[in-house]
Amino acid sequence: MIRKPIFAANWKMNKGPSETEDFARSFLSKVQNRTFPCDIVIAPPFVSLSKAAEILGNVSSIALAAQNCSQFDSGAYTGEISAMMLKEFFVHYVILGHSERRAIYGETDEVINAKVRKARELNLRPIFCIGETLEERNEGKLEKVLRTQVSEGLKGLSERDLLDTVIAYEPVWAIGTGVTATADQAQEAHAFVRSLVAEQFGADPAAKIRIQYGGSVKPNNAAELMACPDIDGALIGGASLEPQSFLDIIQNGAPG
Ligand SMILES: O=C(CO)COP(=O)(O)O
Repeated sequence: MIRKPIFAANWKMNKGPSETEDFARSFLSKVQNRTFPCDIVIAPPFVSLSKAAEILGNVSSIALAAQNCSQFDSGAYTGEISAMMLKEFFVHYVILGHSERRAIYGETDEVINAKVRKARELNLRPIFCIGETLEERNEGKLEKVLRTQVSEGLKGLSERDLLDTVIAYEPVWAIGTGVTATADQAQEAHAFVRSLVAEQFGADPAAKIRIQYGGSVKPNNAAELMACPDIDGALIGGASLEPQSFLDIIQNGAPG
């Protein structure tokens, strides 16, 4: 297998420490002593990372992610969390450039690129999110939007850093709406994103980089989406909040 699939739970602003503990204990009871043909990642809110690390930190099949980090090292940035701080919580991945950060908090491609670079400097693996709005898709701007997001967001990365990055293609119109991209739509966008990576970094890294799909992934659509040749796992919001539902997506999407 050239690319190991990666299934990541993005809990967004859900589950404080006590709910995280309940999830983690339940999920652990279902997965312990099992091996999976994929990487499993859980991204709780910052304040729940410590609890998640306490319960899941030593489980080799599971890694923790943060949902954001600062582009700065330290200092007068009220409300921010640095990449360095995250490392104390056994965090290995960080979600960056999510459409909610772009749309609600005004994060630009430039800021996201600075965060991606900072994460790599600290040896965290970015889960770098891209995706078009429905309006952009309907206006025929899909390729233009993805081209800008990829070229600006990944600017200046070395090949090594690129290969430690995961791209998540999340069409904004599919996030939290229950409307998924069809397998054909998703595959087409993923193949295009891979071609953009090839233009920017070369064919070899493009063949190796993992590109996840995100947007209303559920247990009943995971198999069809994950069967597409350029889809290497999923970034899951709502359906990752229940341990069994998250596990069903993993099992249906990465049978083995
Ligand atoms: O934004 C997402 C994951 O980052 C997708 O969310 P949903 O799975 O709830 O659509």
